[in-house]
Amino acid sequence: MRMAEPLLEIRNLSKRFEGVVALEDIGFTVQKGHISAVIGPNGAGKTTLFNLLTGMVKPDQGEVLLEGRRIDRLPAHAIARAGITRTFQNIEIFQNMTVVENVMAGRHLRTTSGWLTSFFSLPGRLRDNRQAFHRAMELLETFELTDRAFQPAGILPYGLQRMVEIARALAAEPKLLLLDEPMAGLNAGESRKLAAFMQEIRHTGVTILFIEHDMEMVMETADDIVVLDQGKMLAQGPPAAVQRDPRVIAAYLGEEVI
Ligand SMILES: Nc1ncnc2c1ncn2[C@@H]1O[C@H](COP(=O)(O)OP(=O)(O)OP(=O)(O)O)[C@@H](O)[C@H]1O
Repeated sequence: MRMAEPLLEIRNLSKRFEGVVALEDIGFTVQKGHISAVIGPNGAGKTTLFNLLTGMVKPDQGEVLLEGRRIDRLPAHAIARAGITRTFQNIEIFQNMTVVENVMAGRHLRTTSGWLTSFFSLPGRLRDNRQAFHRAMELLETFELTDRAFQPAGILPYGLQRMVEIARALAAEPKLLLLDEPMAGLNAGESRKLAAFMQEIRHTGVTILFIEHDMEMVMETADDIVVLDQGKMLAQGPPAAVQRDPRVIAAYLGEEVI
């Protein structure tokens, strides 16, 4: 039988900020088609990990491979093109643009026309725009936002703005979607809905890695959990195993989950 293929491989990844060790010798893999969670106490290095994976910050040491290809030295836009997009802890959308324009903005990574083509060939640009619009509307349908498409994104309630941000990250057609605390600020109903959307996204072939503090959601949603503590890897495994791991209990979960 063929072994499950890793989409992402992280090897010996380290990062310091002026003497502060943010990550030290991190190594784990993310399997294709999985929903994997990164958990850990404040300051564990979770956001730094996402910044390294997306090229916003460069590692001091280590390697990141996407489908076997090194991406850790690529600039952020090239990593996005290679197939990793993200959302942020604090929602970052264009408040004054409409919902559909926000999602289309995520698509522009994928459009075939470079600036030269755009300049000389209006038909190419129009075709790209039509495709981007069509795809954006499809994504809005997935997130039940069709009736909000032409409203300014800034007037949407917080929970819906989060969905717009995720739709925008998906518009670039990533292989790996990184969500930084997607449930933060959502009520219980919205969190459940997002968990269901995450399952739908996974079924379209997009692998998900998400940072989350809401342990109930992590236990329900993740196939696999990576635990960080003070920049170090504590454990990786399926939720039930991680929950029982004495190092994890001692360092982090404590009586919250057990
Ligand atoms: N740009 C930076 N400059 C200096 N120190 C930084 C920088 N970014 C992160 N750090 C430090 O690196 C460590 C890890 O921070 P990081 O934000 O990655 O943790 P986290 O697990 O995401 O925390 P939280 O759950 O609070 O978001 C912390 O000690 C933090 O202060």
